[in-house]
Amino acid sequence: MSLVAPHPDPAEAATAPARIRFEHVSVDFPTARGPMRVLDDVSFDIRNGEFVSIIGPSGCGKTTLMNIVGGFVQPTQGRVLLDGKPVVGPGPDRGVIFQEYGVFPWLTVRQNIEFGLKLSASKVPAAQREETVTRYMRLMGLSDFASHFPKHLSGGMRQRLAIARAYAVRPQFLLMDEPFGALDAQTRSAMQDLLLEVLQSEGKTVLLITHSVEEAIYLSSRIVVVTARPARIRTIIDVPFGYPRAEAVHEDPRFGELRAHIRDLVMQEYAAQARQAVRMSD
Ligand SMILES: Nc1ncnc2c1ncn2[C@@H]1O[C@H](COP(=O)(O)OP(=O)(O)OP(=O)(O)O)[C@@H](O)[C@H]1O
Repeated sequence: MSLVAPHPDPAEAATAPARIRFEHVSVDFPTARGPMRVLDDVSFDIRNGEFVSIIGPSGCGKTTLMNIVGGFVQPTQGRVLLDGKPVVGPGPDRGVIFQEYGVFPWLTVRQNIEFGLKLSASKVPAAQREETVTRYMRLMGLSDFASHFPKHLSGGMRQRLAIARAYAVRPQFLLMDEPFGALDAQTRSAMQDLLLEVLQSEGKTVLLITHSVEEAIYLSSRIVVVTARPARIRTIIDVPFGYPRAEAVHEDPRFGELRAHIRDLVMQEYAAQARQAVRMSD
């Protein structure tokens, strides 16, 4: 499997093969009032080396969308294909970072990062394992805490550990659900830049869920704006900046225009969600 860095030119990405394909995906969850539709007829492709962010109102179905790719939730209708094959369950090809602290409390920092590398599918030799663990502890500012257990770390450190664990196994796909949401602004910005660096050196296909319009624009090659629940695709926006990307992109007038446009769309969906809530309470 060749590793491809994010495409510098969005037009080039447009011709790359689909790695993740949503085909008419709908999900209903059972509730006391009957089935609740959370995703409705979602179809789109994420191509090789693309970085796609999903943005939409809280509770609309974004995590569910990611969980289908992760193999944790089965669609009620439609399917998700990974390299042409339907997803049947989780796998080491997909590194998943959840909103809060996906770490094992009974393992130390070092052991947590080492965990995935020891799984037979990764087949990482011991010396290389050691080097990788040391590298990610350093990158995440965790070197002094190698023997600490997660309960002795701050919330932000635990999240950095979760991120280190996911990056260390070098998955082809990164599935990230608000990975930086609980971090302070400075750490969040450092983590965004580190992610861009990792992608530049290793190349991955990324699906990111975020509530931050700025984060989505700064990191992504495309942004999928979804509607209030049930989540449908409202629009898909090509981000007009190539990679490598630097902080200066925030100052580009197109950044501001895009931010205003996407904020407007998301606010419209929050308004639709509020109208739905009023109708349901009538
Ligand atoms: N396994 C489940 N069973 C029943 N209902 C579920 C399940 N998972 C999620 N839901 C419901 O589906 C809806 C969408 O949830 P989801 O977590 O996908 O939304 P979200 O857009 O990621 O939310 P947020 O932005 O707040 O993280 C919510 O009402 C949630 O309570």
